[in-house]
Amino acid sequence: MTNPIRVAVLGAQGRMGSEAAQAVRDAEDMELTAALDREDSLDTLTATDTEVAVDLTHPDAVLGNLEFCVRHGVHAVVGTTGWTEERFGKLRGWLAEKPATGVLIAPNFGIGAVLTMRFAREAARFFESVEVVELHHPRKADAPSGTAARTAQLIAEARREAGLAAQPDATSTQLDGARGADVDGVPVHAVRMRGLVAHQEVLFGDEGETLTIRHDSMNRGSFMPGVLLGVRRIGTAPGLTVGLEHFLFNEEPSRPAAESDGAAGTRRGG
Ligand SMILES: NC(=O)C1=CN([C@@H]2O[C@H](COP(=O)(O)OP(=O)(O)OC[C@H]3O[C@@H](n4cnc5c(N)ncnc54)[C@H](O)[C@@H]3O)[C@@H](O)[C@H]2O)C=CC1
Ligand SMILES: O=C(O)C1=N[C@H](C(=O)O)C[C@H](O)C1
Repeated sequence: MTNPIRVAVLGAQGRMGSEAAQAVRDAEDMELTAALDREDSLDTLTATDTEVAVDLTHPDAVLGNLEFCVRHGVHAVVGTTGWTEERFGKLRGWLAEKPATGVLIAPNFGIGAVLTMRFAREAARFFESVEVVELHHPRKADAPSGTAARTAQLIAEARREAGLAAQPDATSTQLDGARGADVDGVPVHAVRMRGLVAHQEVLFGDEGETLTIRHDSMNRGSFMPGVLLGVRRIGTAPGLTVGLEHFLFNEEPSRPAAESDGAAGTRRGG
């Protein structure tokens, strides 16, 4: 039998982190080396020979955690949200210096959510109008959700590739926020409500018809198969991978030129 993957969870006292730590404990091919939270030292990662760190912390904490992980050659599987181009730039810079290290940023670990993004990208070129509505529990720190932002970006890319014009919208007066956040030309609306976990609808419309793609995570167990898939695959995926779909569908992620020339390590396929 091969040695178990040595995995630490960051944010282990949180809603997601506590589930992830249990999922790692329960996985026969993994060993939980550390369950760290806010007050704990990241030096534990190196002291315990951790191979993969799972980050489920907070947008304010994730970048510092990743800087430590990458500099120490610890692969990372990241569910924490709040990613911007500037943040990706920093991460790519650290990875360029540690080309054997892999980082997966997964806006959503739910298989159904990954499929929602895939289906939405596929549908995007056929509809003049599209809006995204995400619905979450009221303790969520960021809005819109990372999943909704990523979904909107994928839709916008597909619209651009298809040469679609801007969406029709005659709004000329509005209360602030009434038309949602503009993510790359796609309106994204965020609902926060007790009783919810994580939900998203992508609404498409054209002459005489609409299409709604909806995904619901009823509990955080829904994210665990995706977390474990990320942990199993990241050790052989150097560089930056954005989106679990690359592991789920065995796809090579597209990379900016600076990465595809090997500066941050190019990836094997599946
Ligand atoms: N990609 C995905 O599928 C999912 C991603 N998320 C994201 O994961 C993140 C965490 O979500 P929840 O578990 O709901 O939040 P939470 O607030 O329940 O848990 C976060 C935990 O991180 C800890 N923490 C904060 N700073 C830390 C640091 N520097 N080092 C170690 N631990 C630290 C907090 O003390 C807390 O225990 C959020 O960004 C959320 O959007 C949540 C669900 C699914
Ligand atoms: O905070 C959450 O709960 C979730 N966060 C992720 C996001 O922002 O997309 C994933 C999922 O929606 C749950």
